[in-house]
Amino acid sequence: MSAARTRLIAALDTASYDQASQWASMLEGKVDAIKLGLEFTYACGLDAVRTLSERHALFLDLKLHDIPNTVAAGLKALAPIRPFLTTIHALGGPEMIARARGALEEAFNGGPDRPKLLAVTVLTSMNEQSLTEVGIDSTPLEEVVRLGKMAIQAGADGLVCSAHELTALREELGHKPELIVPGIRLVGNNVDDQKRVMSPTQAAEAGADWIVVGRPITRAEDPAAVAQAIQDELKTASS
Ligand SMILES: O=c1ccn([C@@H]2O[C@H](COP(=O)(O)O)[C@@H](O)[C@H]2O)c(=O)[nH]1
Repeated sequence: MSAARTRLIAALDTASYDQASQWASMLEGKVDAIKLGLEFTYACGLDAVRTLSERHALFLDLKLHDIPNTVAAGLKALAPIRPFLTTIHALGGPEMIARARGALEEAFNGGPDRPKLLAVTVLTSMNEQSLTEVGIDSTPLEEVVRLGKMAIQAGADGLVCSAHELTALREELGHKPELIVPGIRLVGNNVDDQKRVMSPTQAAEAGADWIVVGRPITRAEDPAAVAQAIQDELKTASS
């Protein structure tokens, strides 16, 4: 059983402001936060992101990956939106991660309300074969642990990983880093681009702080009912 309750983030991946806003309203009280990513931000713009962030706890998932100066400047520019979580790619390396953390500290004057910086380790859509295809000769587990240790040492507050790596990451890094887990699938609906998947219960029992669920909620006939069912599962797993 996990120590604290695992919380639920709904990924609102859409190019329509009205659709995202409707989902966010219908999921209010059923999810702990919403996540907006590349599709919504590129299609609707940062003003639309800001508007939703004024009404809902926001994880802004733009997965920045560039030279350290550019990533730091990008995060500074995003700071007024005040997400509580935001992402960079761990593969950007320790200097990029340290500069990113420094930029957030500076933008919030070192205060406690700054967004937590998450390093994306190995995308949950990748498996061992996908890693080989990009020239990485390790298993996803080895690569996630390697990148995760480096990223936390460099200043990340937490990691994005799959549920398969949670136990190993907790053994290496303890309970302090926030571990955020997408690639969550409910029984019978895992035929898509996600490769390293697990159920909400499995992720909660392995120690996820947050799970991120997109299509299983947004493509459901009744998104609020699915979100409630996931919350019930999480509550049982942590009781
Ligand atoms: O490794 C990663 C990092 C981020 N994501 C994001 O999470 C959601 C998952 O959505 P589903 O529809 O439940 O697959 C999506 O916004 C991804 O960009 C991820 O899946 N894996």
